[in-house]
Amino acid sequence: MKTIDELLSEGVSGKRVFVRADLNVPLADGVITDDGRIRAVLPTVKALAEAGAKVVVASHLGRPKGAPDPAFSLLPAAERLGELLGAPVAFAQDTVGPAAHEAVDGLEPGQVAVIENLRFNAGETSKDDTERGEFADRLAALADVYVGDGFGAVHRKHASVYDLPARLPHYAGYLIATEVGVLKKLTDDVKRPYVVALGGAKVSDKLAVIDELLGKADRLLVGGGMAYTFLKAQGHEVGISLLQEDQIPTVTEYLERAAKNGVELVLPVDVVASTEFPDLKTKAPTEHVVVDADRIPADHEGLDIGPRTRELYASKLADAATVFWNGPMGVFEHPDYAEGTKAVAQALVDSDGFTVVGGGDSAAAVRTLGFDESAFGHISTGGGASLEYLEGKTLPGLAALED
Ligand SMILES: Nc1ncnc2c1ncn2[C@@H]1O[C@H](COP(=O)(O)OP(=O)(O)O)[C@@H](O)[C@H]1O
Ligand SMILES: O=C(OP(=O)(O)O)[C@H](O)COP(=O)(O)O
Repeated sequence: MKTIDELLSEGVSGKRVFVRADLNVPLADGVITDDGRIRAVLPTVKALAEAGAKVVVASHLGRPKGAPDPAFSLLPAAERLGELLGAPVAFAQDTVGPAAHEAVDGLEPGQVAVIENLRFNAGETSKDDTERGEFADRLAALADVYVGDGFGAVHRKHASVYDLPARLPHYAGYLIATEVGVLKKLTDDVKRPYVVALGGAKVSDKLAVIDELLGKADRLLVGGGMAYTFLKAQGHEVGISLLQEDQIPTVTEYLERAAKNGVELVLPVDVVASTEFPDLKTKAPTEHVVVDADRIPADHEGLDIGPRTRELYASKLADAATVFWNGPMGVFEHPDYAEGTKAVAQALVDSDGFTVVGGGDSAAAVRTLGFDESAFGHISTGGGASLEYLEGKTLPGLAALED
């Protein structure tokens, strides 16, 4: 894999360099609540700009449906990037159309432009190679060189991640190099006990990862939205909690295999539940109850792990030599459901082991809940990406940078 340092030594002055970043930051009412992912790509953008490149930054944000949707505009991220760089950043209101070309054509060496959300175009995420390729061709027309630095999206076989680097000279940015360097430590020679904690809301994506983790981790702690499919598989009612009904047979097999392999698969023993999802904007106090995990009322949804589970998980993390954690334990954005995530974060802070937190929301949770980033071994910008890396999978966005 060629790195950005090689590109810089070859010279980039006056060249249009396309930086595929992951600026998929959490937003509340259009305001960025955590800018960690923007900060993470700064070294790459700065180095290129200082070397006189015309820097074209691109990213997805959220999961719009292949068409423009103002709720998912990258404009707030572009503005924040400008503030962090301390320099104006041009923003194009389309991705590969006239506005993008105008913004890129208007760049002087050392200047930066951000193009609109890549996922406003259906070609970005298409499963059809031709459709993706056509979109990649249009992206390629905006640049002379490609730098991959969106670590959080390298597990996606998307046009800007996978197809575009095949069309341009390509290099890995500083963030990707750092992330891969740290995660390698968890695959090459992991110190045991190795404990993995999984939560969050992208349940269908991340359940598959457990298949591989059952052969690698000593202990697996399951919380967040992921827990309820397991509880249901054990025969418990989960009310209106997040549930991946079609995955119940898979999860049942995981439970059996964990028992057979001697892997501790630990599930919540109690949960904090409510009849409605909290308002994350007003953060108005909610009615909620703590119930045993096998007693979730039919009209309630589990929104956090309960106090006994917090203690249990902290005890299961206490002797870990290595911890990987992805996915908040509850809806941490609301104070009524943040305690589970806080407890797991605190257990990592207290740990003497090597601790890695991965994922856009998990990293944001750690910071917004007031933890000091330096108390963790590594905070990765990618959740799904780091999990799939740990699985040993070939990640499309890394493979594309290889040759
Ligand atoms: N029990 C739950 N029910 C619904 N959503 C949940 C639950 N627990 C956590 N979440 C949500 O999961 C989201 C983060 O999930 P995910 O994107 O998978 O994590 P990451 O970005 O760290 O990889 C948060 O916005 C949080 O509110
Ligand atoms: O937020 C992300 O992943 P993560 O939640 O697993 O950290 C990445 O930006 C990828 O987004 P996607 O899961 O919509 O492809």
